[in-house]
Amino acid sequence: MATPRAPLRFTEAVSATVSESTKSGFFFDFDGTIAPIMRDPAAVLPVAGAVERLRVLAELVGRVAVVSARPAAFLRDRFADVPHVSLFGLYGMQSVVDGRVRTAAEAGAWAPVIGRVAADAARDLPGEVLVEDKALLVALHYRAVPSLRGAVERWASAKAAELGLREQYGRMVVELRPPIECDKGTVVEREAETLTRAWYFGDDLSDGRAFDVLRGREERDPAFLGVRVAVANGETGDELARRADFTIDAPEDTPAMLDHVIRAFPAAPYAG
Ligand SMILES: O=P(O)(O)OC[C@H]1O[C@H](O[C@H]2O[C@H](CO)[C@@H](O)[C@H](O)[C@H]2O)[C@H](O)[C@@H](O)[C@@H]1O
Repeated sequence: MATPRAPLRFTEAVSATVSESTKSGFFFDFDGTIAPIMRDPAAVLPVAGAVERLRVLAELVGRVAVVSARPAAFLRDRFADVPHVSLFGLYGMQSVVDGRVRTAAEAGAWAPVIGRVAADAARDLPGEVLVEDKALLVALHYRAVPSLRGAVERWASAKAAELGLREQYGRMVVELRPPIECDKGTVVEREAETLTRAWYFGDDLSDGRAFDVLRGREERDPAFLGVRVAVANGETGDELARRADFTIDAPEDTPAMLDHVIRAFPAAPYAG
């Protein structure tokens, strides 16, 4: 049985990271973590200072990555200025390699099914539900009318059963995605394999998988330190926050927290 760890102190987490900088990594969810929550998903940009902090961190540690349910091309547009930040989109089904989007072959095979789901959703669901067709995944947003949640979830469950898709619940959204073994946890597990410290910042239910992976790695490897940071919000409930080492109140607070980390590095390029 794993021995419960004493609560991690922030200064402890930072100094452990500084002491093994090249084997440390920082992983970030996008929406709700380093970007604000807005009605229109297409209009969202990173919060002020986030891109700059990621750029600086990438000069100080072994790995910095964004791990998101957004398409990789969407991420590439927003992080074009930070080529040393790795980008993983659609829960890891896509990544950006040398500026080009790479899609897992098994995911690509589901594109026609997903296209059909997007068309069916636009036809069947009330017009207030925003159908976000992401080519390999469909997001059904009920933010405009939260009372439509039940109708959207029932429709998505029936469609998932009919077509063999997976459901992913999120902040006022249900997503239908291919049934392949790929999520934020699998991305972090693979990308943190050679690291001894890994931080994960997230706000939503799908980020729990990454938290789990860091916890599992710590239990198998006592030399490994996982640091879980939750961006608290009433929509996700407190489940993620309860499993986090540290909690912040809003995506706008992420850059300030990163400044505390960055300033601890003797080689930090700016005083914050
Ligand atoms: O993995 P993430 O980067 O956190 O992406 C999760 C979903 O984020 C977006 O939806 C959420 O943010 C929207 C914009 O603020 C908001 O309108 C929506 O209610 C949220 O659920 C994105 O649109 C989805 O495709 C992502 O799956």
